[in-house]
Amino acid sequence: MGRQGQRSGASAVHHQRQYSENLLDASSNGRWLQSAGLQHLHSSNTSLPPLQEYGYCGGQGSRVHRNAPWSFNGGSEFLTEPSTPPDTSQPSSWRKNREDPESPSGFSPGLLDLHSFDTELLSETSVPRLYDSPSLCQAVPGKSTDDFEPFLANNKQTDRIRGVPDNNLLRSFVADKEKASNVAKIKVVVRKRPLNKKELAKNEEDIITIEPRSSFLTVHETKLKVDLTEYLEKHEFVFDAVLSEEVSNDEVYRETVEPIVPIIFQRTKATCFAYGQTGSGKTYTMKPLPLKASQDILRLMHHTYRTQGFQLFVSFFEIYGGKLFDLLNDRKKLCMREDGKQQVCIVGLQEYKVSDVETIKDLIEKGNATRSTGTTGANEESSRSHAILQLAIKRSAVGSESKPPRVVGKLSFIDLAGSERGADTTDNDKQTRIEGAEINKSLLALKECIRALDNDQGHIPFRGSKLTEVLRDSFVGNSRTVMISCISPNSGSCEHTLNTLRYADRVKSLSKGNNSKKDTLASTLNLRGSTTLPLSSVLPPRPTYEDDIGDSWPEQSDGEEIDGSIEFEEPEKSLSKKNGRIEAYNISNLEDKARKVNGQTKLKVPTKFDSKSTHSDDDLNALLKEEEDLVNAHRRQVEETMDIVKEEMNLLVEADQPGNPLDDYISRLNAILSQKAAGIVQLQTRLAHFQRRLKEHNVLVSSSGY
Ligand SMILES: Nc1ncnc2c1ncn2[C@@H]1O[C@H](COP(=O)(O)OP(=O)(O)OP(=O)(O)O)[C@@H](O)[C@H]1O
Repeated sequence: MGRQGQRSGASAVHHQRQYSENLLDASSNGRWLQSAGLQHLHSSNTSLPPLQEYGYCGGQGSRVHRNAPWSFNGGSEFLTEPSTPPDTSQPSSWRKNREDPESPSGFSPGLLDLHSFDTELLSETSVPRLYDSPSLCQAVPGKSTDDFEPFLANNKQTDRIRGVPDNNLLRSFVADKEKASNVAKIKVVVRKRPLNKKELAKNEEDIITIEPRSSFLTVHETKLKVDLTEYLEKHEFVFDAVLSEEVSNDEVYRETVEPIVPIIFQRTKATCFAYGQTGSGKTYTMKPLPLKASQDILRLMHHTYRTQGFQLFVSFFEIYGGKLFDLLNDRKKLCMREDGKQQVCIVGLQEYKVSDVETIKDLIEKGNATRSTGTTGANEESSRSHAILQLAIKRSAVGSESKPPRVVGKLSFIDLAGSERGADTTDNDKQTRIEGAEINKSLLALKECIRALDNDQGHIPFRGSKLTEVLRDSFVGNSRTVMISCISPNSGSCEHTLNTLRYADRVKSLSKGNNSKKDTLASTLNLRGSTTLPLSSVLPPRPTYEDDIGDSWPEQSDGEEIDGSIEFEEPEKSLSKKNGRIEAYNISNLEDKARKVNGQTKLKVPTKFDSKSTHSDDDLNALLKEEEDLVNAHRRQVEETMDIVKEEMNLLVEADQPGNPLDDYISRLNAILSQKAAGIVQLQTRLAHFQRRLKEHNVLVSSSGY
């Protein structure tokens, strides 16, 4: 029985009801399933078992996994086993090994999923329903953008044969499009684990109550008044879904990953990850997901898309101490590079082409056995690295079958290392504490990326950590993310739990996109680099500050007369600089053009001399504007960094004892701050320089009589 019931009469001093803006109704399950075309699964009376419960039959229809075959749609191609029923009858107490039969022994250690979707691509393509019958799926296959035209043509033909009018096909196509575009960019799900033996032995209370099948969750925090009497503070939260300790891993999969599996065939990158305190159940939650997803992917590949030539590749690596190691290749050290298109490549990473679930299972187990683990105060077998398992769908272009296949979509599962506060690490050794600091840093960076992603910001701060750098291509475009926040129910974890829930809530509540426009320019000008479109490919490069620092201004063409005034074309110079600068200047170039179109910079200067002089002036104005933008961008960076540092400091402050090994880390953060501050001073000096020059030019222009 939940604590809420027991304490309903207690004074609720503080209410913290936090609503996720994506909440549409009391049952987010329905919404998500609906958005993925799986709404029929939401009903408890559904006649179809969940997808992951089908034994997968290989491409030839010859493979059967597990016993208890179940015939689907009258066909022999699908066989399944009975589903794991939701364990709703059990009391809310610790039940070791009560979970679905695959875990923990049947699957390798857990993985956190970060799934992202590309709605642009989705909107162009049909998203098949996982439960479509094979014949239906074949008749209406989803296709990637490349195949869009033939896809429609093929389906028209098929539907004619089946006697379905063409407009029905189109209608369902449009419906699928709508569903796909309705998928939220970020889905935040909370999972509560049961009390464990240790907690029960200590008579710890379960302080989390969850309304059955709802998205509401309450944390009952015990607090002390000044007179030392206890009182309860209630913190209420609402998320896209809240999963109680009764919920099985099968249900977690259905709620989180299953709806997004079909979309990765539509050139979508999806990422799913679990976040939470050490020992809160991240690994337990993530463990079965990749295998279940692989099962579904293979089913789609071998049935729905069997003629499409899709291939599935698996890779598995970890990030430990800021370095990458291949978990499927004896922990070989890997390095990460960016190619010309700013795509992150992990050089040397082994990718395995797979076509059956057993092979994937073996690979996952192998990788997990190789993973770095350690012991923390809260978890004896704590994940000390971020493990990233990627399922990539690839395909060779038509006519280029001999060439390596190209990635169509990707599903990344990330089993994050446990987040912990400094206080948890006091009984740990130096190594563990340094690991903890590194882990916290990457988790903060991850949060920043998710926020930027959901706000449609032009700049995603993926360089904040190795983790986010590696995930860069999952953050760009209209990607989608599923975050599973894992929480421990015991009173001793209350503060952690509240932190986790606030983190989750922040990720969700910042999804308003209010500041996207405002942020885009500043972000694009970010000196650290950004994921913005390569504007240099669209616009001619402009001279950089360094190139223009001399007094000789390049010759420019005469302006074109419009409405009696002279409108000058932007000079097209070919001085190229580093990406950041070129992008910055190009942005200004765009802005200048926009201003000119609005007539704001039209100057009535009839003579050649005046024209040139004014043009110089105009350039100077443009440069000045650029410098201002740079300073603003830089200032923004510093503010962001300060936010991160402040949060980090808060995390570390409790561990701040004499000789603390984390002191180094704090100094490093301070050094970053000073560096940023120095950068601002430098830019301000440059700005002042330009302002002086502008003034001189103004004097020159006015003294010439105009
Ligand atoms: N929902 C659950 N039902 C039953 N047991 C669970 C559940 N969640 C977690 N556990 C158990 O709790 C223990 C800790 O879980 P787990 O290792 O998944 O935590 P974690 O968050 O991954 O920790 P770390 O971050 O330190 O790696 C494990 O023994 C696991 O089996």
